[in-house]
Parts: sequence; structure tokens; C-alpha cells
Amino acid sequence: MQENQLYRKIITYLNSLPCVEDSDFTNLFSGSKSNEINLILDANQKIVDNFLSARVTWINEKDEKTGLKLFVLKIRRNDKRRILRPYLQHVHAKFDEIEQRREEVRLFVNINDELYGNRRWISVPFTHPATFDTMVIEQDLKNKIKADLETFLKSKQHYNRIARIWKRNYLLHGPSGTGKSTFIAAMANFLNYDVYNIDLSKVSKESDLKVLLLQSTSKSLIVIEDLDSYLCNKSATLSLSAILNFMDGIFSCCGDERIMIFTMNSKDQIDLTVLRPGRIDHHIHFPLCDFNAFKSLASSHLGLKDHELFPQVEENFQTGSVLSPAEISEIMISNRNSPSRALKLVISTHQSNSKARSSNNIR
Ligand SMILES: Nc1ncnc2c1ncn2[C@@H]1O[C@H](COP(=O)(O)OP(=O)(O)OP(=O)(O)O)[C@@H](O)[C@H]1O
Repeated sequence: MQENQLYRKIITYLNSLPCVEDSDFTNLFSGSKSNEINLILDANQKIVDNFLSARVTWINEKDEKTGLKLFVLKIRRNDKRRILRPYLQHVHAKFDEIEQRREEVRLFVNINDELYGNRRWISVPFTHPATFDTMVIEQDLKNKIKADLETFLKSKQHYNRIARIWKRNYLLHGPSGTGKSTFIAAMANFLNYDVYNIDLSKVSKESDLKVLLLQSTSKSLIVIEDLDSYLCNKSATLSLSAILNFMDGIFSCCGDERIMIFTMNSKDQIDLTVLRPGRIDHHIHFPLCDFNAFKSLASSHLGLKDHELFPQVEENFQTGSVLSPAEISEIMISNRNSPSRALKLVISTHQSNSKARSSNNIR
């Protein structure tokens, strides 16, 4: 069942009121910063608000039979006509203000558990430190992506005018360990968007996929990782048409200002209908490490701008790229106290991977 967005807005609004501290039972939760404590309204509590000199009462209830949580709103009969609509508009506006101010990005994962009732997502604060600055990708490409995202953010009217849904779909493709997941984190931090990460193995039918979209919010990244392995898996439960509908069907238009991101190790085996514009608007390739990428990693991980072993590393890289940034990064992290050892290991790993690759090619 779809989560009632108005319910979410009202909870957020009420939890922001100073009078939440006056209720008899309030839950205390630690916030994303170490010294932050948030008060969250408990069940069956009454909150009294004032609006345009009228008293407004909210009671937080739970329906015993259905388990549904609901709010009862009480306004005096004489005030109702005068304040009901403006008051609800006020709640909407305050909610938008709170969302704008909210710095915390959250990571949502889909669940398939009766315990959570109708909820399809659970979330935790998203604290991944990646930024575009820390990513090792070509500077030109980085600038293009940032510009594309900035244009997207300012394009609400443009999308409206051309009758298109305000969303953009990205495909990140490249071998394992080249930074696709890290890039998603950098994108979320750049946009300050929540991340909804869909695990398709927990989705058994197309309607569940639609509910997941309906229960996600605007200003979000909707992510499906390793889509190629799902599409090539003969025992996958969702059909190709379910995935195509998800990518740009009618349900993908609920909520706007969204970015969908799909990752693949390779798009070679993928049906072209998956990749057509609208389903994928922007393709970004994540390659294995070349010498320039290696130098960026050496600078950020080892503080090296140059080293006597650099020419030898460069010579190795000229024979082709066989190491991912993840592999090089790991070598550098484990040997950060000895840059020379780190570089020697990069060279020897590169050589052994190259040998393994060419003997595989011969066979
Ligand atoms: N281009 C990159 N820039 C900076 N760090 C990178 C890059 N690529 C990989 N890394 C580092 O390597 C690790 C693994 O990267 P990541 O998980 O993003 O790769 P991936 O492409 O998503 O891999 P997979 O396809 O296996 O999921 C991360 O800790 C990340 O910091």
C-alpha cells in the first residue's frame, strides 16, 4: 500500500514544534551529529498547536484492527472554515522548509518483511564521505557531470514546458572496483539527495516495484546496482518488461526531481531497449586505472607527487590497464607507511595480472 505522504509531512511538522517537548511521552533519538538528540512524538500523544488565534489539536493514534497509524485533527467548529485550508497549507510550507534545511542524507534499503507492515523501506543516515573531489575520474568528465546535474536542478520549468517528467536516468558501467558505487555516494552528497537502493532479489513481482517507487520521495537517487547480472540471470523473478516499465513507465513519474542510477559491469549483452534515451539519458564509463589515475591515487593516498619508481609504473601501464582503482587503492592503504613498498607492489601486481590476462587470452 502507498505511504500517505501527508501523514509523513504532518509527523515531520509536529516533531518540529517546540510543544513536542510538552507531551507526556516522547521518544529520544540520537541525531546524525554526536551531540544531537531528536524528540520524536510517541503513539497516542496529543499535540496542541496554535494557528491564526485558533487552537488545533492533533492526536497520534493507531487502529487496533489494521495496525494503521493515523492522526486525528480537532479544530473548533467556529474556526474550521476559517483556518482548515490555510492551516494545511502552512503545514505543507513548513515541511518544505524543514526539508530544505535538512542537511542529513539518508540511505534507504527495501525490505520484504511482514513485521514492518506496509512500509517497504527502512533507512539509516548516509555518512559516506565520497565527493566528486575525492573521486579519481578524468577532470573533463567530472566537470561535465557536475554541469549536467546543476542544469538538471534548475530545469523544473523546462521539463514542465516540454511535458517531460523531471527526472534523469544514468548508467554507470565498468569493471568491478572502478568506483561506480562510490560515485553514487559522491552524487548524493553533491545533490544532498536521499539514496533509495533497490535490491531486486527482494522484489518478487512488478507491483512491488511500483510500490517502492510510490513510497520513495522526490529529491532522491533511485539506485539499482548490477542490473546486467540481474537481466542476464535466467531465474530472475522480474520480467524484462517490468524493468523497462520501472525505468520510464507511468509509475516512474510519481514524485519529481529524481535521478535513477543503474550500474553494470558491462552493457554488451544488454537488450538495446533498456539503453534507449529516456531509460538511460547519460552513460558514464568507469575504466580500469591508467597512469594518470594511478598518479591521482598516489597523491591522495600516499602524498606523492612524484617518485623515482613512477617511470617504471608508467612503463607498466603502457602495456594496458589491468588494475582497478580499488586494487591500487587497497595496496596503497595497506602500505601507506612505506610509499616505495606500495609502488613496488603496484608494479608486481600489475605484471602478474597482465601475465594472467595474456595466458587467458591464449587459451
Ligand atoms: N574512481 C575511483 N576513485 C576513487 N576511489 C575509487 C575509485 N574506484 C574505486 N575506488 C575505491 O575502491 C573501492 C571500491 O569501489 P566501488 O565499490 O565504488 O567500485 P564499483 O565499481 O562499484 O565495484 P563493483 O562493480 O564491484 O560494485 C572504494 O572503496 C573506492 O574508494
